[in-house]
Amino acid sequence: MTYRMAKVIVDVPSRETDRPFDYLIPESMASWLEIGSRVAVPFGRRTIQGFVISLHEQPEMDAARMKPIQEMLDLLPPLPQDLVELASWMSRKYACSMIATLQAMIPTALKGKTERYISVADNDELPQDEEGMSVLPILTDEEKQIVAYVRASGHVLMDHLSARFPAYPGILKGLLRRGTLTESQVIKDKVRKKTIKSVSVAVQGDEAEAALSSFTAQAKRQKEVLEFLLEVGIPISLQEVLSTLGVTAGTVKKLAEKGFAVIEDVEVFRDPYQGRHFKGSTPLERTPEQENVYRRLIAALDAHRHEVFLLHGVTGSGKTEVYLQTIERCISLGRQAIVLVPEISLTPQMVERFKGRFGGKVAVMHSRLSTGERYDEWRKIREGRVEVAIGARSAVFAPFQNLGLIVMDEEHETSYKQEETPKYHARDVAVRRARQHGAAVILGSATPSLESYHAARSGGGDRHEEFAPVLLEMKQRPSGSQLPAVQIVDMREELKEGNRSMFSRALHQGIAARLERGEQTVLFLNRRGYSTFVMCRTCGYVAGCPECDISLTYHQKSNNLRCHYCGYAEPAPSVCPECGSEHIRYFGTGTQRVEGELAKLFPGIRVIRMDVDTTSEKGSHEKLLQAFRDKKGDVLLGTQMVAKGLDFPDVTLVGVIAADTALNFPDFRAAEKTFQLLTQVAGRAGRHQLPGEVFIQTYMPEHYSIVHASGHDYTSFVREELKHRRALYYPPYSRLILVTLSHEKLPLLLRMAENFAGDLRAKAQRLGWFGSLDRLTPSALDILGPVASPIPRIKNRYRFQCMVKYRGDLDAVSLVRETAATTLDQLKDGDFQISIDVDPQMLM
Ligand SMILES: Nc1ncnc2c1ncn2[C@@H]1O[C@H](COP(=O)(O)OP(=O)(O)OP(=O)(O)O)[C@@H](O)[C@H]1O
Ligand SMILES: [Zn+2]
Ligand SMILES: [Zn+2]
Repeated sequence: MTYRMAKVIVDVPSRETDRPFDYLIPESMASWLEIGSRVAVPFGRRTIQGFVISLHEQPEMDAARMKPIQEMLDLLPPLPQDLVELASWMSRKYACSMIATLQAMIPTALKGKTERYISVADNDELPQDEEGMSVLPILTDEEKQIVAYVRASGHVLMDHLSARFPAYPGILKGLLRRGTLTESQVIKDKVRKKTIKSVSVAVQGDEAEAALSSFTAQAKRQKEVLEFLLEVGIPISLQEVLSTLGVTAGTVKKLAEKGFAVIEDVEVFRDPYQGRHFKGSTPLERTPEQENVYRRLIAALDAHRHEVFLLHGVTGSGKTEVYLQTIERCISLGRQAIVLVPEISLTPQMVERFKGRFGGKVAVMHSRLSTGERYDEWRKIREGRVEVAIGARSAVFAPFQNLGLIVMDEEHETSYKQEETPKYHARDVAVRRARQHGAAVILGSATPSLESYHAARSGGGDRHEEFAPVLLEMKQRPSGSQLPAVQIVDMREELKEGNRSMFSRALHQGIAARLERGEQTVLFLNRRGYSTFVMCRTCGYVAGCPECDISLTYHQKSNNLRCHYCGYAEPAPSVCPECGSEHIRYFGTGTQRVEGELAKLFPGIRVIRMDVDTTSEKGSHEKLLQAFRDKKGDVLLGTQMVAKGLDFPDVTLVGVIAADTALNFPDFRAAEKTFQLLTQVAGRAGRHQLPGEVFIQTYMPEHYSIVHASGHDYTSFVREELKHRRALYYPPYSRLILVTLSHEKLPLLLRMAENFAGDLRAKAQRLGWFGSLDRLTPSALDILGPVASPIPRIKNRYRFQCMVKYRGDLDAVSLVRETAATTLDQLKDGDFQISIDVDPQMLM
């Protein structure tokens, strides 16, 4: 079938252009273009980038009035068709533009001007059979001709290749799809491809014989090189020639000068884990609990059935081992797997476990990788060179063709929600994507989110849920080790007894005992509520940002004050700007203060501090953890980062400095987050032979989140928390949409916010969404606000918000989106903005 017209989503971020535009498909592109192809199209007077979202046989309007697609930017479309479908679902669900969702799915490297090159893929990157041998595809004569040409040229500019073989686009495409040839892109200024010097032989058959007999006795080494090259038959890295034969580069150069060999720069994949050795691992014998869970999981896989599982397993219960074995099954069925982990637990330890089990079949997608590295990892997935992708949130878009399984570890983590547009939640996207592929989903956690847990318990009967996971549980640790004993320490009592230190006496003694025994301690501090600010002790003045309504943060290194929202900076004052007092105090970050105190109390103590300051450099996070593992530190001190997934045998003490700092936040999830954190942190102690001990210091010792965390009692916590949620109709007993309106002029903004809320209310009224429907839900939809946002001003823009609370089976998103559009139209002012956050996680 030949297509003559394509619908294209153009890369213009405006409301007016958020729809497909029609373009003619030039003859030369007809057999190349696919849904998901990235193209350059004329738009107004410019040429811009766009994505093909559908193909049509006949133009819908007069072809003479339509413009043709100018250029095709990739050979294989960067987005397989299922992702294009997913994008349109996302744009509806999260009320954002189609182009924003499409852009979120492709690597940054593809966002610039590109040049495309074709080269022959390395053998070890070809698909492998069971014994690990490369499967050399059987080529037709035409294919051989192209491959030979490409091989001889090293890497060929695509335009050059298609000019040379104009009749073969289909064949070329097949070779790319099967991984015989590989496509790479040079993005001007953004990513430069990495090259190595490669040597290949330039003579064949009789010519080669003649060449071999032409060498004089002095040129013995050159002859050796030529013999070697003929034997190898494919281009080989210069380095390898030198090290194998023990010759110098000069020898090879001479050979090239004689025209017998060619030396050239060849592009290689960047491997962020190059040179790192991963200790191989084999599947462990499953415990009875693991066995039950595993059976249930592979039943879905084997049946090619879309099913969602919530794996609730206590810390250290062997969830990761279950993931590994289920993935292995998935791969053996010829399908691929995605593993999602929160960014901060994408530690070397985690990567090691997957690389150790699956070796080169794993691509890692990490935000700390360079643009080029990320692009190369992505390409391995797109070209079918790997079977497993592990990464943070956005790895849910890994362009696998035949997805069998998506694992989401620590499914309760808030970092799965993207806070910028598109404001998606990776959990919902994962479920949706798995459904498209008939794939299974495992949501794993020791402390599942209330939404997932409730959905599993109610079997999706609560009409707020989009899916109902099957609950699987693991309550024991395979090591037989017990969950550590947790003690709550009431800091009010400490103060009464005259202890003003941030360490209780119990924790103090605990650390001292560990130092003596050569064991290790993890100290945890909740980052929230501990920002560093400057306060005058005389008049109470707090340094704030002149553009945002938020206090400035003190940065010790540069000795200045900075705003985290707009980047404003000023030098730190030495006297109070209000009253002139010298008693102006800098409150260092929580971690810095704890570090200082530790040094005072335990002279000579070796503290490894892990926070935003010490981990800003690439790889520093890993280095610090490795140092701790090598026992170069007595104490690992940090924020959220130390709470996740770490598994160190000699850690026998965990201390939480102040457990309740987040409890007073105006966030209905405050108790849930506190419980999750405490449970995770407590799970770090005594995971191996040595028994563990945990101290939780708090000013609110009777708070249920703290009490139940200390008892490792998820079920009781959930029961109590659900009561609170139900009383206030918060999720999981409703769904939320947070609408934030902003403008520089306060009175105008206020009026527009009132208009918006009024309009929305009227529309909902007409649909009959107001008024009590049953006793449990007072109203199917409720609009709270407008009120000033918790941060009422950012970058000189005032902010007002409305919270829409609604019954999950209503399409409130469309209503809000429509209303926002009308409101924006009322004020034709580019400065006026309305942002819509569906299922918000951050209410600040
Ligand atoms: N079947 C098994 N037999 C023996 N040891 C096992 C088994 N399964 C897992 N383990 C070991 O138990 C420890 C904890 O397992 P794992 O890290 O998989 O648990 P987890 O539930 O993912 O932990 P967390 O949620 O705390 O990160 C690891 O050291 C792992 O090697
Ligand atoms: Zn003052
Ligand atoms: Zn600011």
